[in-house]
Amino acid sequence: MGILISPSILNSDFADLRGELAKIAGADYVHVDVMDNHFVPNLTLGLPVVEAIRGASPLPLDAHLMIEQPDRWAPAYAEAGCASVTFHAEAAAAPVRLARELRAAGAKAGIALRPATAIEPYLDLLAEFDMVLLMTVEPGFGGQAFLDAMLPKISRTRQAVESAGLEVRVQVDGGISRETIGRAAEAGADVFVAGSAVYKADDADAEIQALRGLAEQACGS
Ligand SMILES: O=C(CO)[C@H](O)[C@H](O)COP(=O)(O)O
Ligand SMILES: [Co+2]
Repeated sequence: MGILISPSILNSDFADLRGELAKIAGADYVHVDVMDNHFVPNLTLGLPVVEAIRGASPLPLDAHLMIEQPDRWAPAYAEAGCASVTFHAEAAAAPVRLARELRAAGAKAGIALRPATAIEPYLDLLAEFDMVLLMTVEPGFGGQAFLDAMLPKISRTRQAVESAGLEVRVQVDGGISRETIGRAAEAGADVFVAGSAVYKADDADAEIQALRGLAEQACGS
């Protein structure tokens, strides 16, 4: 299905979001980290800012909801025009019902797992989702080190998707850089969130293309 790069604006300059969004014009998505200070110990932004970002960038939005009660809040992100809405399995009361609601609202539905959450209970439900987001750091902050211990989970998820004949994306989020993206791609990830790697680079767009090239090289596409 091809490699997708989804830069996270978490560590960008929030005082100049329009300028920060313009730097990543060559990306496939804008990854927007919504944190509520309950599901994770950090507070970022919510619907009004997501709506503003949608108006300020032509790129599709990839919303990563690190919030309690996603069953109650996630559909509004689909209605606000996010192309993809991902909620955490640990927080959702009824993940299948919520995924169906997101799809009915016209968004792709993603399910995210913290590093310590196993993928196995969700393997029979893969057809209900467009994407599985495997966290490769503890959610809450940018700039953390990639957890190599997540590589087998990425492989098991990819194998399950393939053996079921599904077209479910496997997204990795946290610590993705030139140093780590190849390992994640080899393991089977095909959507890569990169925050600090992109926004710390002198040329964000060149960094996106470098990451894309390394991922393509690693998975032979
Ligand atoms: O979901 C996240 C944190 O919870 C962010 O998307 C992620 O950490 C991106 O930042 P970086 O590439 O710097 O790790
Ligand atoms: Co994220």
